[in-house]
Amino acid sequence: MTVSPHFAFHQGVLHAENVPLTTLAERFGTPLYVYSKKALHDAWGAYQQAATGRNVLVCYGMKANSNLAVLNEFRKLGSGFDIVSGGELARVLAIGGDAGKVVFSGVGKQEWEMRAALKAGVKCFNVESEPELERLAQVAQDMGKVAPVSLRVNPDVDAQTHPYISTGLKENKFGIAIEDAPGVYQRAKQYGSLDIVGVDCHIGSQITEVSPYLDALDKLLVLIKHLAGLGVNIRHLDLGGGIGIRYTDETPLTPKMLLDKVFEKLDAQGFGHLQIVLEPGRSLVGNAGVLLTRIEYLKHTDAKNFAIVDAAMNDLIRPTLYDAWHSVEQVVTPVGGQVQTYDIVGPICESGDWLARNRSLALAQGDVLAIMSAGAYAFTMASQYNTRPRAAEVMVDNDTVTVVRPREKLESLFEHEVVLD
Ligand SMILES: Cc1ncc(COP(=O)(O)O)c(C=O)c1O
Ligand SMILES: N[C@@H](CCCC[NH3+])C(=O)O
Repeated sequence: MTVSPHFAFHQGVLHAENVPLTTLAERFGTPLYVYSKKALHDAWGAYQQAATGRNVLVCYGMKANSNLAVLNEFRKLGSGFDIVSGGELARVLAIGGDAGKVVFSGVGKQEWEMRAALKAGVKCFNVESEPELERLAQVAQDMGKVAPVSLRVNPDVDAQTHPYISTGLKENKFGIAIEDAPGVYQRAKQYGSLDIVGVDCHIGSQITEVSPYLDALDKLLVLIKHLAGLGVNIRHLDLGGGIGIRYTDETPLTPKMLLDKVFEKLDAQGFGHLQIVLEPGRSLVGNAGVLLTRIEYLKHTDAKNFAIVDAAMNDLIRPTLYDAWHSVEQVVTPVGGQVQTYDIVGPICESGDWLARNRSLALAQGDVLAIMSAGAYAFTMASQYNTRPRAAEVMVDNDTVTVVRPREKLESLFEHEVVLD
């Protein structure tokens, strides 16, 4: 993404909604994550519009951005949540979220997490292996509860995305191989403490084409028909796999493109009654955020030009982890200045500490840059490496700004550590 309706230039200055990013950098310092509330609402609106008249539950994949203010916007809009840990469940409960709209995914659910989810009353557990099924049945039985269960089926479909974020291939750790699923469902049926409610799959992230979803859906519908013959009746189908966003020049599918095709298939095959659950993360928040950073130094070597900024891989790991592209905008459009090719790098002592490479920009020391598309998998993947406090997060709503998480204080980074005599 370069600029969007929510992050646009007015008189040479990049704004978040109606607030100049220069003002935010001055007022709150850098690095700084800036979110647009309207962008969150508009992204949600695209799903809501696509689902009109159909039985669809959108469970926000909160791993993308789990700030309570972000979660609460989606809660108010009617979203459910896709969680992958007891910690994420605690966040949902902290904002008064409805556990009945929570699906619990993840390959490594621990007993305490199962207990917490059963106590809260989640919509379902997306079970990813037989040992997990057994553990869940036992935990539920011990608590005198019945656990609602979907099996996360691995459909062996290529989502045509980065290998690190593809999840629905045989070699990925996720889910139960589709050919094994009927047997596991039959086992699940035998437990009085389990209630089979659905079928789940998740094929990957940053998906830009509709075809991988349809390939997965075809396989799941064959499975659901087969299960009906075994007396296992499914109430919902969770079609996980994240719609991609525009980082540069991608033209990803839209929620409407996806849901129109999905319902066409479901109706044609007599499955129009099934509830569809979606678990979007990135497409709801990715382009609703930017990361502001200030240039500390420009450094010119024989080999390269570096812009050394105050944000680093600990604030945004995606470039170095996935070789991901994030657009870089100068918050104030430069007048004149020499355009040169720069690597934008952070202060961390790793050669992999870069945010962008080979960008043609006319930079000056002290300039503020906006690393675009930083609403998803930026803060949630941030660390404190090199004893760097995690940056503050602010939410812009029209011309109002709220700090939704203050910058961490240095002392808080080591306040629980113990010095031995
Ligand atoms: C189980 C599950 N649900 C939801 C998501 C969110 O996906 P995305 O951010 O691609 O929409 C992911 C991440 O890929 C996931 O693994
Ligand atoms: N964290 C990844 C996506 C993984 C999604 C979780 N299954 C990213 O930044 O693109």
